[in-house]
Amino acid sequence: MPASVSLHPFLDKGMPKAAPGFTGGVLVCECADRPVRVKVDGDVAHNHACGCTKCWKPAGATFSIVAVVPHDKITVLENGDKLAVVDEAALIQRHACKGCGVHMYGPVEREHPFQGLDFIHPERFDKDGWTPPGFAAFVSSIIESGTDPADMPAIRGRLAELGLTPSDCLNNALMDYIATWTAKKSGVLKS
Ligand SMILES: N[C@@H](CCC(=O)N[C@@H](CSCO)C(=O)NCC(=O)O)C(=O)O
Ligand SMILES: [Zn+2]
Ligand SMILES: [Zn+2]
Repeated sequence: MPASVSLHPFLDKGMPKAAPGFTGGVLVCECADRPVRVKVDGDVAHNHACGCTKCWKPAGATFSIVAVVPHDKITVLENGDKLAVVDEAALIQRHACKGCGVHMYGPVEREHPFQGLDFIHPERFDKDGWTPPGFAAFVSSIIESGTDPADMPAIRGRLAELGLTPSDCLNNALMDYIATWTAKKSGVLKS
């Protein structure tokens, strides 16, 4: 991987360790003044590095770290007036801070296998202990934000070395979950 490419500060320098029994925490945006604070009850699921152009990334990062929690585990505690939806047409209704740009939570509200889940960025938790990412998704999409296609083999190699199996969509488990939901909806698969 070229030295100039930063995957993500936590992927480059080491991920905080999971704490057994992590019970959640408060996501805090980057604003020094009136930060948005969002409480999450419980740990995250399906945590992954995402290369898509839509997920929030810290400055200089090529990947986001993003995971899901059930929507009923999310409570906006403070300064929710600073939040606005980034793209009303998107599946994930990413609520971003208008001050600093951090995406605080992104519910899936429309009919979809992920309906009822919210996408969040666990690195914004006020404490460590959350389950770290287990795979890398939408890896080819980093080209859409400017990564040189020639760097892709090295980047995929580094992700694999970190134990984050690279995929150009989601991982097998989530893709199977989506396809199962779709097959049941169409009636191809009997529930
Ligand atoms: N090449 C596109 C891909 C964008 C995309 O489909 N992103 C996925 C993953 S986000 C977290 O895993 C997705 O499900 N998006 C739904 C949404 O954004 O509403 C790009 O890079 O833009
Ligand atoms: Zn902010
Ligand atoms: Zn994404």
